Amino acid sequence: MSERSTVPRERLGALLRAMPKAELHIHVEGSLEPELIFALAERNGVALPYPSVEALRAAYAFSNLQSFLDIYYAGASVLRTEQDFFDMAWAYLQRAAADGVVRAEIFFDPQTHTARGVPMGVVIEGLHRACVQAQSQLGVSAALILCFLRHLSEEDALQTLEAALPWRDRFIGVGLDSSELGHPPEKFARVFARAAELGLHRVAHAGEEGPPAYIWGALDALHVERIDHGVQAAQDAALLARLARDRVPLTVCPLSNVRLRVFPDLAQHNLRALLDAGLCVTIHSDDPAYFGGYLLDNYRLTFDALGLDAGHARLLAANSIDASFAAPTDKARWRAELQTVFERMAIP
Ligand code: HPA
Ligand SMILES: [Zn+2]
Repeated sequence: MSERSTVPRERLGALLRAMPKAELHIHVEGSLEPELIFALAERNGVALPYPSVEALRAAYAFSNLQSFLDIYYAGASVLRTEQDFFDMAWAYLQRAAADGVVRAEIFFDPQTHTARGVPMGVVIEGLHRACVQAQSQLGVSAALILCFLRHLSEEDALQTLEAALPWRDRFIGVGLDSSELGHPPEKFARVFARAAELGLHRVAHAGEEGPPAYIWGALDALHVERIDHGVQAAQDAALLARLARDRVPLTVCPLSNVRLRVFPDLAQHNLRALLDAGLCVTIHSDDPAYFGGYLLDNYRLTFDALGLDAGHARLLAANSIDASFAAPTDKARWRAELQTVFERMAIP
């Protein structure tokens, strides 16, 4: 067992759980555990191409982003009713609360569901009800971010945004996810401009598998406020300088990056190098049911693999709060709670 310079390993683990943290990169469809997939398939009379929970889980051996997405969209096909969307989001929020999450900004992919005939209102109302209950029963502040699937057309994204407008007060922003290579951010410039007109926050996946040019494109063509993943920025010194200067957060998902073979293992992840370059890096879970861990697993395993210490813990938790779209009063309260946790645990 290794000892950190200031804090033993067990206390560091307890600190990582106790710290108030914001989860800013979580696809709610990626929180669908195999057990819930099977339960919903049975409830809805949906046939699955896997005989058992174990067989489904055994299929979670991915070689890249696309090999994961194929299985992820198949899993989401069991979602049919408002209650299904509620159950999925509520299961995630309970796990997040247990990990010390005080704020969750949750991605959802409406096109995955509306293309199957599920009405937009069913998706949004089910997820929203879980967010409301998270505040009242768990003390977790939860909000939704509507993501466009980048393998589909911009026209489809524009229609999706318009179709969601009757629920405009139920989501705080838009994002861009799905297959990255071959679908540069510029393809979605008009729909992101429309989102900006509507007063929505804007984020985009960029530089997960794609080149630094896609991160430049997300900044300059989509005017995003955060980059999801962004780890490929390390290849471009001018881009690192831009991200540091403008304090653009990178929502990094270490376990996802290893499972999708962006890095061969956690010890070779560049999260520490990105922090050392002065970037506003945060840690998140991406698709926790598929990638082997929720938020606290991502923190603990990354801290172990990279030898991070209590100073990094404070910085990463503070970054996550600062990078969130929560109200300034909430952010100030969580920052004060973060300070209290360090004082209570007598960690300098
Ligand atoms: O990691 C991801 N990348 C892109 N799209 C996604 N949709 C769910 N997870 C991901
Ligand atoms: Zn993601």
